[in-house]
Amino acid sequence: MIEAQSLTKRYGATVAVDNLSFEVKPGKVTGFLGPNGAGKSTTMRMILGLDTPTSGDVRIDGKRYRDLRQPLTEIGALLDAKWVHPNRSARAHLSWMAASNRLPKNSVDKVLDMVGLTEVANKRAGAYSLGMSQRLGIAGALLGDPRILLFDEPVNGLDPEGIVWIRTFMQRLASEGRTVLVSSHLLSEMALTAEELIVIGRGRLIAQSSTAEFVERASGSTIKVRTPQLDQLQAVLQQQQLTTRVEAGDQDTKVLYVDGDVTTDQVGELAAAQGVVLHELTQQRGSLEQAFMELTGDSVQYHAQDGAQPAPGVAGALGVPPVSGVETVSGPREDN
Ligand SMILES: Nc1ncnc2c1ncn2[C@@H]1O[C@H](COP(=O)(O)OP(=O)(O)OP(=O)(O)O)[C@@H](O)[C@H]1O
Repeated sequence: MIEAQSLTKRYGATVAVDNLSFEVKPGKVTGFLGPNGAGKSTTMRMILGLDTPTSGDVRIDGKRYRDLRQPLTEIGALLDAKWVHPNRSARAHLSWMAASNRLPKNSVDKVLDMVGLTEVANKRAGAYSLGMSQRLGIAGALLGDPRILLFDEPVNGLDPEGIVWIRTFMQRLASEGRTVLVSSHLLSEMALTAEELIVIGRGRLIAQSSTAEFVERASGSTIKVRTPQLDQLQAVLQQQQLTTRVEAGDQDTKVLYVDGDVTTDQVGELAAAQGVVLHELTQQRGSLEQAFMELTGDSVQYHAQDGAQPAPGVAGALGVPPVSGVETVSGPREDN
């Protein structure tokens, strides 16, 4: 279990994490979701004692990271898969980690096997593909057989096969009763991976709920109806206090949309009760990413390389005013 209490981190004038409280429970994958610059990596670094909170507190099974006697046996993390020395083999890298953390030698073979790197374990890590590097990073996180695992954007840049492998692997770790926190800026990816979500924007908590609930809320639902008796059906639905709108369809036809908390079953039954003929009755969901951007819209931060223009399709498309005081997140980080 990870518990954050009013966690805040400031870098000069930038508030990277703002009064953030959440719980990450064991036995499920929890997605840590937010647009770029939302404060996910900073929060993870504070959990791992790599950054000191300006105020607030974060505990791992009730303890601060610095008070853990053998940290790798309690919490493992993959923050950046490419930090391994390129001339070292996976086996050498993991053996060094095991020795310096007083972990048993056989833990190396065990984790290499778990992540499927046994056959290439003696090759230099610099020659690994991104997918293999991610596996090596995961092997390092698992070396002490910890109950708690953190993965920072583990699927970034991976091909579909690599994404599925990591997703399945994380779910397996959670099914073993471990606490798994994984960050991402893609709701569509988290919808497939995580059972629970902690959603942040500009360092602040936007939501903590089950993924199903969040997706339901985020994507909203609209029912599309095509009928030759449009006016009649619209009147019936409006009598039921349902919100309707009529839009032009193909070839001079009109389409009726019903918004809000209503199912196709209900609309179909209301139509049948009035003898209204239906040509189409379908539920339509908005794009998940679009809905997510709307929820986090005023908290979107973007990189400054493009001359501080909002990324296409993000802030701009949503009519979000440009954010002042844009910071880049590239380059070396300094803790203060
Ligand atoms: N060491 C640092 N010094 C100054 N500002 C920082 C530092 N680390 C992070 N920040 C700023 O804190 C904010 C949160 O950054 P963070 O990297 O935690 O976000 P993120 O959600 O992980 O985003 P990304 O996915 O783009 O890495 C950003 O405004 C970033 O520029």
